[in-house]
Amino acid sequence: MKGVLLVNLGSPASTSTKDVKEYLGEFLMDERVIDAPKWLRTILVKGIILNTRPKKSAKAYKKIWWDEGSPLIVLSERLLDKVQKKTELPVALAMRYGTPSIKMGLQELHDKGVTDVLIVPLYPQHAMATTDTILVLAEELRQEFFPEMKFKHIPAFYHKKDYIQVLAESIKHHLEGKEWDKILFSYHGIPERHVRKSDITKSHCNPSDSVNFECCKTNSAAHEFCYKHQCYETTKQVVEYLDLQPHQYFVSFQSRLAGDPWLQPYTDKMLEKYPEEGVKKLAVVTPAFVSDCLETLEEIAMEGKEEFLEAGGEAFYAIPCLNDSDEWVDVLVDWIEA
Ligand SMILES: C=CC1=C(C)c2cc3[nH]c(cc4nc(cc5[nH]c(cc1n2)c(C)c5CCC(=O)O)C(CCC(=O)O)=C4C)c(C)c3C=C
Ligand SMILES: [Fe+2]
Ligand SMILES: [Fe+2]
Repeated sequence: MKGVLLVNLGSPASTSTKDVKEYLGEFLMDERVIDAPKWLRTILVKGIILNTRPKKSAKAYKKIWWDEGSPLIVLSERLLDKVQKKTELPVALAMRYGTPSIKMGLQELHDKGVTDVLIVPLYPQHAMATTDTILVLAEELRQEFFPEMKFKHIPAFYHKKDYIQVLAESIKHHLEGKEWDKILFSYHGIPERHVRKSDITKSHCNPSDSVNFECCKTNSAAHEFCYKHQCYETTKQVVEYLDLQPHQYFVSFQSRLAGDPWLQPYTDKMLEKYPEEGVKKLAVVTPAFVSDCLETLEEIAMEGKEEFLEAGGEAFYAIPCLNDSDEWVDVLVDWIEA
C-alpha cells in the first residue's frame, strides 16, 4: 500500500535554552549543513557555536512561539490534517531535526501497512542542507529498520506551474489594496561552497556572481540540484506570472551564519539601504519556506521590518508563506495522487 511522508525542517521542543541547544546540536552536526570534517565540525559546533547561539536563538524563538508550540511544526500539522482530509492515502508528518522524527513518521506509516512511501521534502528549492539530508537519512533508516519498504520522492518543485500559480496568487492576494514600491524575494542563504558541491558538472556554477547570474541563466544539467539557479527560476516564473517590471522586484538571501561567504546579496543589507534609494514601501516574500518559521516571523517580519523602518522606510509587508492554504493543499494532493 502507498503512503506519504511530508518532511519539514523541525524546531526545538520548547524555547528553553537547553532544548534549543539540543536542537541546534542535531541540526548543525549534520554533515550536509556544516560540511566540515567531523573533527572540525565538532570543534566549530560544540566548542564554539553551541556556547553562545542557543541563548540568542532561544530569545528569538520566545518572540514567535505560539500557545500550541513552534509555528513551523503547528503549521506543518495543520497542513498534514488538511492534506489527509483530501486523500485516502495514509499521510504522516516528520521533521528532519527534533520530533516527530523521520523514524517516527516511517514507523507510523509502517504500522498502517504502508509499503511504498512517497517522501515529500517541503522545500521548493533543492539544497544539500535540506532535500539531500532528508533523503539520505530516510534511506539509512529504511535499510536499518524498514528494509521491506520502497521509497520515491517528490523532487524540488521550484518551477512547477501549479506551485508557481499558488505562490504568485498568494502574493497578489496579500498585496491587494496596498501601495508598494518593490517586492523583495528573500531566500534562505547557503554557503557558496554548498552550491559548488552540488554542481554535478563540477564546472558550471559560479555562486559568487551575485550581479549577473550568468550561470543561472545558462542551461545546464547542474540546475537540477543548484539552489541558486532554482531560487532565481522561482522568482523569474512568479515575476512573469505577475507581470512585474525589473524595478519592481529583487532577489536576496537571508539567515547567514558568520564565517565563509554565503549567497549574496544579503537581505539585511538591502533592507538597510532601500529607503535611501527611494524604496519606501517594501513587500517581502520568502519562497524558500513553505511554512512560516523563525526565519520569516522573527528575522523578516520583526527584525527586518524594524531595520527597514529605522532606515527611513514607510511601509513593510511580510507576505506569509503558503502554510496550510487550501490552494496549496490542493496542489500537494494532486502531486501525491499522481
Ligand atoms: C530553505 C531552507 C533552508 C536552508 C537551505 C537552510 C540552510 C541552513 N540553515 C543553517 C542554519 C540555521 N538555520 C536555522 C533555522 C532555520 N532554517 C530553515 C531552513 C533552511 N535552512 C528553517 C525553516 C529554519 C527555522 C526553524 C524553526 O524552528 O522555525 C537555524 C536556527 C535558528 C538560529 O539560530 O538562527 C540555524 C542555526 C545553515 C548553517 C544552513 C546551510 C548550510
Ligand atoms: Fe536554516
Ligand atoms: Fe547558477
